[in-house]
Amino acid sequence: MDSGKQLTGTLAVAVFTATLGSLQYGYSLGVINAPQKVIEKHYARALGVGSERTAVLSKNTTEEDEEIPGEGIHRDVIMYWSLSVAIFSIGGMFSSFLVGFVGDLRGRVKGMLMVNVLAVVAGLLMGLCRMWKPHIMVISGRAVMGFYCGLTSGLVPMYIGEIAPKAYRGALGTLHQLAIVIGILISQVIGLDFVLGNDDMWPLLLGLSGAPAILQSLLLPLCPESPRYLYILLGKEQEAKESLYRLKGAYDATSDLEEMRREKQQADKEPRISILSLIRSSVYRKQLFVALMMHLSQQLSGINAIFYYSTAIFTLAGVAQPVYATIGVGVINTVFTMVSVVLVDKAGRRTLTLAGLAGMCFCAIAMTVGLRFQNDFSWMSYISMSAIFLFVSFFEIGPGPIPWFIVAELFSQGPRPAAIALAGCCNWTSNFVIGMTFQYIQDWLGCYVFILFAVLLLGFTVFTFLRVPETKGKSFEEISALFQKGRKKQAQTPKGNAELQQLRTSTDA
Ligand SMILES: OC[C@H]1O[C@](O)(CO)[C@@H](O)[C@@H]1O
Repeated sequence: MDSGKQLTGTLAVAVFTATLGSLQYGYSLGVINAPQKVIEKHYARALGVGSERTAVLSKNTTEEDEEIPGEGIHRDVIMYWSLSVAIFSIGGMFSSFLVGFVGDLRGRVKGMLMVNVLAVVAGLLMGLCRMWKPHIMVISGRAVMGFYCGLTSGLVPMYIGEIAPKAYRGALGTLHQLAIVIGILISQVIGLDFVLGNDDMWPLLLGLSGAPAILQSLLLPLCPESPRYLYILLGKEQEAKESLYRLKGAYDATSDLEEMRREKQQADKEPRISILSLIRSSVYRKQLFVALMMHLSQQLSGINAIFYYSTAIFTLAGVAQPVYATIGVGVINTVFTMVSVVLVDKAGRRTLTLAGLAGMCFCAIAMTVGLRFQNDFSWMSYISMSAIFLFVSFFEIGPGPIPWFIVAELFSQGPRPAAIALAGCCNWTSNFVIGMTFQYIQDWLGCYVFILFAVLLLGFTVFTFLRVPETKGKSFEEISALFQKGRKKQAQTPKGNAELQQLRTSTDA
């Protein structure tokens, strides 16, 4: 009989199917960048205004006041364009709160299946945008797609974290990020103007973001439900056992069942914990702080400043074909996420996060030096470019993939859905804030803008060193015990007892 540590075909199908949702998230993140000019032109046409200064002037001189000076784009076009970009994150910010509810309603697999309706609707709205007002159709489609991605960015790591054998939990968890970065890369390549990023094909380019949902809907019925959901939440031991056998092959499931039994006993004492009670509770404060800080460090590292503005940064650094350099960033991004898949269960989450954050901090300083002196020494632009590539590599080694799956590792079954929802919301909100403010911060700090991220990265490195424990190869019980030290005493105090009691009565997750 096998040890239960082997990777079976069913497990591979289940993980592949789940990560189709992550692929869609990555595609939607990246797809909007390359065809900006083309889409703006169509918005302008639909709005009856010019997208070029000359066009506006020749049409109606009174509209000149409505233009952004020096840019030649009508104010309304800019407004609708910015909304098309930003509404995606706003959708995600809201829906990430619902991850626990959707995951617990009918289970992880049915949850992923249900929300696919959103992705298909979003894809249709964008793909058919020329049939009505394209700006309204695209904005609606992006809002629905953002809402879908907020759910999927929580459901996928939750499902994978619960079905993965302990020995591969990190590698399989990292596949969520790998699918995100592959999605970004695909969108960069097919967004090139000679592929789909042109006047005729751009609605198809946007509409395709819903396509993986169709494939995923066909495959999800083949995926076993999470044994932890079946056993710990629903108390269905036999079904959980069958699910374990499907995922792990013929093996002795005694120790897995025993571990789930103990987790169930624990979960029965503290039924589903709501988001609000999780925030208020001092019982889970340490775990929650670590989870939120890890998501903040992912976004406040400045990674999306690089992604959203890399073409502009490469232009500044004097690169002749900045679009291809940006695709180069996408390739490096993908390669180093693959490196992380291989390393994460050997080197550990803590080590890789520390190495990644410290490396990014160093690169942010190098980028600043490069940008500051590029007019004095032409070779400085090579420093900035190398620093960008290295920055992205360090990100994907640890700070990119690890926060997504470590939240599922840090919490036991009771508070897990609420914790994933909060961490997801923190990620989406900080992503949105960076997207909205980076341009202004750049205007304010000029070539010193990455010093800000260097300082933040240093802070996150110190935090990780002091507070983030290693979770590699540990059972959920053992991980939870890491945070219990010093809490046992507290639970015995009247305040600690009262709080546990209050958590037990809270069921509105
Ligand atoms: O690969 C970079 C991408 O990864 C994410 O952090 C998600 O994990 C995105 O916000 C970012 O665009």
